Amino acid sequence: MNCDSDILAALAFSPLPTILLDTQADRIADHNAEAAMLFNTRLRNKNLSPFLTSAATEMAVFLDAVIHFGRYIDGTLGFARDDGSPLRLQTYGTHIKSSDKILVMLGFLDLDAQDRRNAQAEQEAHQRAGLMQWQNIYGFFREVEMQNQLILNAAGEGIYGINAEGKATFVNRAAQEMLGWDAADLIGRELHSIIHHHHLNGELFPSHTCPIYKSFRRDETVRVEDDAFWRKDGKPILVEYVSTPIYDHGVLAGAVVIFRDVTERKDNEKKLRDALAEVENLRVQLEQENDYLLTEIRSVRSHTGIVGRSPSVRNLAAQIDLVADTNTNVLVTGATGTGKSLTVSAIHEASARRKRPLVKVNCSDVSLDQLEQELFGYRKAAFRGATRDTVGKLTLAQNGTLHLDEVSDLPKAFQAKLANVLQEQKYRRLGDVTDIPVKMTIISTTNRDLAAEVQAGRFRQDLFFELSVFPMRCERLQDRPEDIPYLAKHFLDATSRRLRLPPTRLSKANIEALLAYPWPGNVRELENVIERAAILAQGGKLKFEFHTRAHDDTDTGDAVLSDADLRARERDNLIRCLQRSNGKVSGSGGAAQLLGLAPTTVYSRIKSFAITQAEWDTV
Ligand SMILES: Nc1ncnc2c1ncn2[C@@H]1O[C@H](COP(=O)(O)OP(=O)(O)OP(=O)(O)O)[C@@H](O)[C@H]1O
Repeated sequence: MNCDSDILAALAFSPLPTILLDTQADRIADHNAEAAMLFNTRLRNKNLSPFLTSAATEMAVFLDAVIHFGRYIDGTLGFARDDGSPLRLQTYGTHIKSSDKILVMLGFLDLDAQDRRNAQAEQEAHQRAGLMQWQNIYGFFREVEMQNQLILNAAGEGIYGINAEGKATFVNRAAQEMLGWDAADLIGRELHSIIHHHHLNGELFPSHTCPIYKSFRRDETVRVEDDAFWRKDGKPILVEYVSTPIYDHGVLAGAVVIFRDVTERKDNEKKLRDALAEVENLRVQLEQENDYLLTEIRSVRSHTGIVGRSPSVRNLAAQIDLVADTNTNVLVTGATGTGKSLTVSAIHEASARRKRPLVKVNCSDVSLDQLEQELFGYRKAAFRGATRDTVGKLTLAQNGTLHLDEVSDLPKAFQAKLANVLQEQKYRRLGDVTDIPVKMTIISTTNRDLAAEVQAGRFRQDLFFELSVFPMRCERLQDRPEDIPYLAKHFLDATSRRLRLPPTRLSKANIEALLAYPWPGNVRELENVIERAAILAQGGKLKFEFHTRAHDDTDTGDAVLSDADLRARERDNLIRCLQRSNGKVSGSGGAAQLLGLAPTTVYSRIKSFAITQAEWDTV
């Protein structure tokens, strides 16, 4: 290379620190800026040897090689900076042809700097590779998140997330549809106060009692099957949900709630439960109706028809036909055994209600509690001993007939309740919360003068009016003797048929004997006398046994007895009867059988005549 302007340009533009060395003078003829920076000083016109740490001979050998080969490289020559600090250099020598001087261009590669550059490049490459990897991971997670979003949104269950403060972090599509809220309306807001603020019954639902918050506090998954969330339109939906707390590096991050709208299912469940309860109720009712009807059929065996030709029986039959066409409440009065219960059956059978039950309630000698339970029925656990739901007789008699027997004996407290039921036209089972409408006809019977009972203050007037819309009367048998032969024949035939006895006929003398007797027990007594005589006769002659003497020696003959006299005689008779039965009232040999009366009637008479044990227990 010629030492001219080309050389100087090459020197200036060389990327390496480069010097131009006059070898013979050991003088640096020129250098570029990089060389000054490398040696940390300006080098022009300075000797090279102060910067050389290798032996001068090594440098001489190197320069010879450069001059000889034109170019030479060495990595072993040592140099130092101006301040003496060593440099690790690779030296590139180029011989520059010159006419008068031996010039050599020395370029230096700073090996330390190169190492540093390499290390940095390596680090940068490493960082670049890390960034790429991070971008890949980021992309992967974005992908996963997108897929998760797709899955969350495709799920049929409502899913939402809340952070540890209870604020919504995400709400999937199903949840938005079920709740009527957009996710944008909910994200970042406290969800409990928006969708879970009240219980279904309208009570406030404080967040500290909310199971979702509990799942936070107790670090447990909570499952709730019966709760309500509130929609944007203010309507509740019944939900079941699972709340699972979520943790981020061991720190509570919030919870994920997965819920399902079970409104329809709960609705159907309730309908099913109601239907099953209804079926069960009907089953019990039917069972009880059946039981009741069986006993009724047994007890009304003889109520096949009303026998008799007397004007009062004809009148009774006409009234039965008349009243049977209506649903009017009827009051049948008359002495014991005159056919009041038979009349009730006849009205029921002739009415449109005949396919529904005729339900009898005995109102005498029963407590208020018993009557309430019997008529109204009760729910299980309404009181001690109420072990199952029971329908009352008012329910059994729905659309049928309710027979209140011995109605005058109803306890006063119950009269008030019954009057109320009839006025309100509804009642309630004991322990129940719903009312049942009353739709039935009530036929009451009594052997007392109910109007007189009202006068005496023993019977409520309002109830009397309710029950006696259509009053009827069964006359005493002694006031319609023309019926006696018909009735006697009717009972004789019926008994013979029923007990398969040889046929027996009533003689004229028999009829006369029957007509001569006063029949204090009325038709029931006649029925008993005939039945007993038929059994004893066994197809032979009928012989009657009367319990009260027809013609007593002490009788007053033709004298007319006052009502007080009659009652006194009736009382004496009852005491005698109790003496004979030794105080026994019902069953065989009891006072009721001897008198031809129902045991309940005998009990109520003992009570009304105020007969004490001392009076009959003479032993
Ligand atoms: N006219 C009649 N025809 C046929 N049987 C009758 C007649 N009257 C009453 N009987 C019969 O006499 C008996 C007593 O009648 P029932 O029980 O109806 O009287 P009651 O007035 O209701 O008596 P109590 O007040 O004591 O309850 C029954 O067996 C009934 O069938």
